[in-house]
Amino acid sequence: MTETETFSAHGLQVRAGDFPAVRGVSVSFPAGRLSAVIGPNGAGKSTLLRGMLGLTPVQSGRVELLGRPLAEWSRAERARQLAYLAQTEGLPVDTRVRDVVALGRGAGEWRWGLIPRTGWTPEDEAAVTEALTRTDTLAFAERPVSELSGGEAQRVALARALAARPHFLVLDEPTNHLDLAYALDVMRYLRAEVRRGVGVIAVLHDLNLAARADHLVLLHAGQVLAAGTPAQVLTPEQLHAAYGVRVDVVQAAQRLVIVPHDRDDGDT
Ligand SMILES: Nc1ncnc2c1ncn2[C@@H]1O[C@H](COP(=O)(O)OP(=O)(O)OP(=O)(O)O)[C@@H](O)[C@H]1O
Repeated sequence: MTETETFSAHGLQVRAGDFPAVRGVSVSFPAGRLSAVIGPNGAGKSTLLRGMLGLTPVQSGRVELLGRPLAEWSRAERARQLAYLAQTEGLPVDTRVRDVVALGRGAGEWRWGLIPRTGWTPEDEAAVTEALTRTDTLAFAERPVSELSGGEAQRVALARALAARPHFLVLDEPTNHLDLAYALDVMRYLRAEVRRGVGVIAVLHDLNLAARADHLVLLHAGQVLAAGTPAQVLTPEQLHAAYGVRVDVVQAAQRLVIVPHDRDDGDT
């Protein structure tokens, strides 16, 4: 990894509708690291990621991918570098799991349109099988997506993103609606990608999952309130400033654990 292997924003301002949701944010997400974006509802997390990915127009500031302005990358190049799993990712129903995952090869990120291609290659096939294997979805590759549980479907959505073999993987609440075991599975899959050099950037609401990341960005009211290691960011003072909730931060099983106080104890 070199210094420039980052996906970064500098002084980014992004509107969500008329609302200035992201107000001068500078962040840098390295390749080969698991980064988590945290912050209360409405803090601007999704808008920041969408602005960085070019899915929402930015008012000012710049986004750089591997040290080069994102605007200079062609659509096809971007799609090879960046994969995105949106907050409410619908999967095509009545479609085989394997075909859904293959969409990730067809487009890299299909919101940017299909990469021009001349045909399905053995490399495409291998990437799809690899993504199915890494997300433990190979066993139901031939089943229609509509038959899957919510947790299984989320793994398929992740597999589709992985099939693109992106350099940076951006996920908006990938553990939403997942039970403890499935959520930990997703974190395990993401960690495995990080070990292969992928920069993983995930919006997470569960602070105890976020504590497993290498790098945290805490957003509040469209601005960065803190950024750094979990120990630097997950402090009672900063979490109170962001969420308006008093917490204890304790160490257990070699990780930080966030224990919130009741909100009716006069502290909030
Ligand atoms: N289309 C829109 N029009 C107006 N305001 C919007 C629009 N989309 C989002 N917003 C507002 O922008 C702010 C930031 O929204 P965003 O979805 O980025 O926050 P978030 O941190 O991802 O929230 P959550 O954790 O609830 O998903 C919120 O106050 C939201 O109400």
